[in-house]
Amino acid sequence: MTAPLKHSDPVNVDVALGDRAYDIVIGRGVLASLGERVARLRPGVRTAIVTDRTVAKHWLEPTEASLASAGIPTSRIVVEEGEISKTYAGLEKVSEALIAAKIERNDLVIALGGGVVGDLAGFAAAILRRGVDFVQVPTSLLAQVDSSVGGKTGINSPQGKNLLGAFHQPVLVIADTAVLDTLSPRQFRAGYAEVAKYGVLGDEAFFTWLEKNHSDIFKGGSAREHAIATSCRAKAGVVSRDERETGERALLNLGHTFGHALEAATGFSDRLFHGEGVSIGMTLAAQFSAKLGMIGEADAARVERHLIEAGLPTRLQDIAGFAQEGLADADALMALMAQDKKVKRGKLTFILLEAVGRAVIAKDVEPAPVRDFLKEKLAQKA
Ligand SMILES: NC(=O)c1ccc[n+]([C@@H]2O[C@H](COP(=O)([O-])OP(=O)(O)OC[C@H]3O[C@@H](n4cnc5c(N)ncnc54)[C@H](O)[C@@H]3O)[C@@H](O)[C@H]2O)c1
Ligand SMILES: O=C(O)C(=O)C[C@@H](O)[C@H](O)[C@H](O)COP(=O)(O)O
Ligand SMILES: [Zn+2]
Repeated sequence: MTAPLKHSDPVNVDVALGDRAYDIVIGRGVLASLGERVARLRPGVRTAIVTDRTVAKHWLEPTEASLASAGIPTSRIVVEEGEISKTYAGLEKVSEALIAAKIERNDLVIALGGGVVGDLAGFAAAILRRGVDFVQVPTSLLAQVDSSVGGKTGINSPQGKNLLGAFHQPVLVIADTAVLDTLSPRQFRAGYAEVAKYGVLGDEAFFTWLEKNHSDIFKGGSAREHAIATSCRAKAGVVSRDERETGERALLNLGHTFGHALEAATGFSDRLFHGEGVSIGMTLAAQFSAKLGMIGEADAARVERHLIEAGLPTRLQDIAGFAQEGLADADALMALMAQDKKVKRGKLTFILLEAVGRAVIAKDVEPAPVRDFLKEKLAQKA
């Protein structure tokens, strides 16, 4: 485990994808360098910034100012915050606005926001005039450690998460850790689930470091930058080896088969943010691995304990409104999981654990033990 970096050192992580390689620039204050970096990358470019209302309030002006200071023309497209925008309607709004702004093939779309804006704007860029490049300026912890990197873009269908989309890599990622200071504590915690995911799936030393230092990440400073850079390095490595998820990349889906089904079951609403679904899903994946005898109960308990310490939900009963409204039953959750993109010839694929820090891809998982496991979990007392 390398020593945490000093606050003031911006870090560059390279996503090595040949002629589509790009930099992730991480550090406090790096948003101010956006204009200069874009001008260097694309002299003479015009841009459209896609953002949401909350992010616009805090960060649109500094973003526009940086681009203006480099002489880059901008227009702005502001959507509603939350999953409500990661929809057909949201895509239509952004696409029509990009066309109205006359964004041409050589121009750039700039996604300024969390994972919702990144996925939505990235997908709109992927299909606009059959493909316009885009820059990610992630403003949530989740977006800085995960969604801004790797080129998965898309929207939800009422039938499931991210069911429409494209692989479309950004040409640059600017992750300014100072913008996280305006993020709500609940959203910060939700993003932290994806940070913990990198430890659980492939880096036991990082997980141990997180167990000791997670509260410093929430406070800010060098621990936050270290956690973001470590997560981005992990994701960049996987993506550069398996861009289109034909193998290893599926490991990044740890906790998501359960998590996405829970997000769909709660209507992609504020009852359960994506990161919270990942936290519950990752706990379930660890417990299911223990049930299959792949890890010990103590390992599963270790994963859950850390997520609880970070303030995250880990049980189905933790989902808002569970006591009043309940949740889909086990069969309904199984039906939602059947739409998972890892399903092959109707058979479920799960990411399970062989150890804390070592995830594996389990193909052809029989539905019966999963259904029984879910029934057990749904029956637990609140
Ligand atoms: N493409 C990928 O690889 C990938 C990876 C992980 C998650 N995702 C997707 O990302 C989405 C979740 O992303 P998210 O958690 O960032 O949600 P989000 O984009 O909805 O942002 C969370 C909330 O925080 C607000 N916000 C964002 N940055 C802020 C800031 N700096 N200050 C104040 N408020 C701020 C937003 O307005 C929003 O209300 C999900 O749709 C998920 O499917 C995609
Ligand atoms: O980048 C990936 O690959 C991931 O799986 C990262 C996940 O955190 C992310 O939520 C992703 O959008 C899920 O992908 P999906 O293919 O299951 O929609
Ligand atoms: Zn995720």
